[in-house]
Amino acid sequence: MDLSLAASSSSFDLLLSNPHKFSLFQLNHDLSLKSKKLPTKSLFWRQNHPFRVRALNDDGFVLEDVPHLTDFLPHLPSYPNPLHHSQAYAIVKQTFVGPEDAVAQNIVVHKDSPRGVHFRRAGPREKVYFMPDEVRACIVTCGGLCPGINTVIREIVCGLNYMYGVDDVLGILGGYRGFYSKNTINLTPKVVNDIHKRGGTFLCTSRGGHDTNKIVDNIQDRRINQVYIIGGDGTQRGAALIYKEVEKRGLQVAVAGIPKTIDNDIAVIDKSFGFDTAVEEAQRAINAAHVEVESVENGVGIVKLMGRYSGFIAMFATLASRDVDCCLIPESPFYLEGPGGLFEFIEQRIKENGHMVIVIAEGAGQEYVAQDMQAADERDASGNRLLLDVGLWLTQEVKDHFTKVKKMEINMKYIDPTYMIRAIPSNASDNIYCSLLAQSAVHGAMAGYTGFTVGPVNSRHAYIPIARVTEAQNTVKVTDRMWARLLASTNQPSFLNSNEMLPM
Ligand SMILES: Nc1ncnc2c1ncn2[C@@H]1O[C@H](COP(=O)(O)OP(=O)(O)OP(=O)(O)O)[C@@H](O)[C@H]1O
Ligand SMILES: O=P(O)(O)OC[C@H]1O[C@](O)(CO)[C@@H](O)[C@@H]1O
Ligand SMILES: [Mg+2]
Repeated sequence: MDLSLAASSSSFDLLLSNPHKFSLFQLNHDLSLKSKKLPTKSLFWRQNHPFRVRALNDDGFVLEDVPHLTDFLPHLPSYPNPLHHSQAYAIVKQTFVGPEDAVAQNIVVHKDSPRGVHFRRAGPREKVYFMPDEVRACIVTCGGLCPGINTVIREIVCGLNYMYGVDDVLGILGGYRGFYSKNTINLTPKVVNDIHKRGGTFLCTSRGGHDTNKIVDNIQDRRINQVYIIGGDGTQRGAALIYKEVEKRGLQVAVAGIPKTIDNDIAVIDKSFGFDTAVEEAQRAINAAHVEVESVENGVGIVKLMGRYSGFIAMFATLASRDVDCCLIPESPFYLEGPGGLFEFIEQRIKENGHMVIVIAEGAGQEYVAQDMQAADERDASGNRLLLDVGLWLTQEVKDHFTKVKKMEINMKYIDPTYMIRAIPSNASDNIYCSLLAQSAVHGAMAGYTGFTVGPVNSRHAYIPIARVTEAQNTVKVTDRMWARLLASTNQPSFLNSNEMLPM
């Protein structure tokens, strides 16, 4: 709960707020409190909060807003949006997004509940805060690969050029460190024309190497005034620091984050780009495992898929395939031995069907592998924990159990398609999604918004404060219906007898 005070001659106004509700009271000199109606369209900034929250009226409507360049450069001139004269938008009924348009975070509501949290709707605005020929934009890609990065790069370059007449776009090579250690390349619609057909990132990427001061020095030295940053949760944290430093230095630089993660672990947004493509590609590995194990006696297939802390790829690939008997994810602890354990389930499925397929997310069961291997806690250059190979570990455990304990021959097939599901070009629907993300980012930066991440919230693209997408990771909620749907489809154990787990 936050508290703000506004003094008047005879009383204080007291504003109490939590994420969902603002209440206004009059605090009189005799310390009595009187509830007051919030003036419609009043504006309150929440104190001590990483992003700006404002209440527009008293029905519980909350806008979690993104910064604007005029917050720290109040005299910045604005210009009519060139889209006023765009042929493409000529017959569009409402070309520009209104200043009061917002996207609701929750669309399933109770009749009498407060209207809740909203984000600014993405899209073109009546006014822009950059003259097209003054814009020098740059694009950088950081973190792991993901299908669709090249489409986003292409569409930022083309969107800036075709919609706003901007022709000065620089590619920063090799992630954040590229700002201060590498030369840039010029990106034109011609240069990026075909890149969406390739996997990977045309600009290359890296982990580690984020040095805020060096990066902003470089932005300043190169006279860059729009920065498009494509990357996951770590990258977005870095983007927030860049925006803060830009604000501190009072630079007219818009910082726009485009969320990228194969793991779908970014909060607030519906889904990250490339995720559908990855799930589709994972089907090929699962199919192969299934074909292999149903062609032999006592076949057990294990497919390891990506997912560091979030098991979305494994969960959706399992749900899509219907050939998977058991899906193991980091969010749902499992155990091997005893009643309700994995070994018992494998035995039962082999007896019933002669074969079975397990999909395991790479982040599942890490504690067991660490215990067996006595491995050190190793980290990558960005500080992410390096995972141990749970697929190989499980393969060995299952083999040992059936041959040594059960004296039963099994035919084990282990498939590890890890990088294959993310090093491919995006599919058709991800390509469309990437184009929308890129165009929304371009509209936002041209309109002077900064320190924002763009993404779909309940299918509508919105500008979300960066802190909002980095404060927590998106994980599979095993208490939600989706996980129950998976359990109902595989009929696997829920492993809820966690007191039977392997010794920790
Ligand atoms: N807390 C942070 N502050 C500043 N920069 C960060 C922070 N965390 C990560 N970064 C920088 O962001 C970049 C990418 O981070 P990271 O390797 O964690 O990947 P990511 O963006 O989370 O993507 P993914 O995990 O999906 O591959 C790196 O250059 C790293 O230095
Ligand atoms: O490219 P690297 O550093 O091997 O990263 C692999 C990790 O990146 C991710 O794909 C996230 O981007 C994780 O699923 C995986 O653990
Ligand atoms: Mg990450």
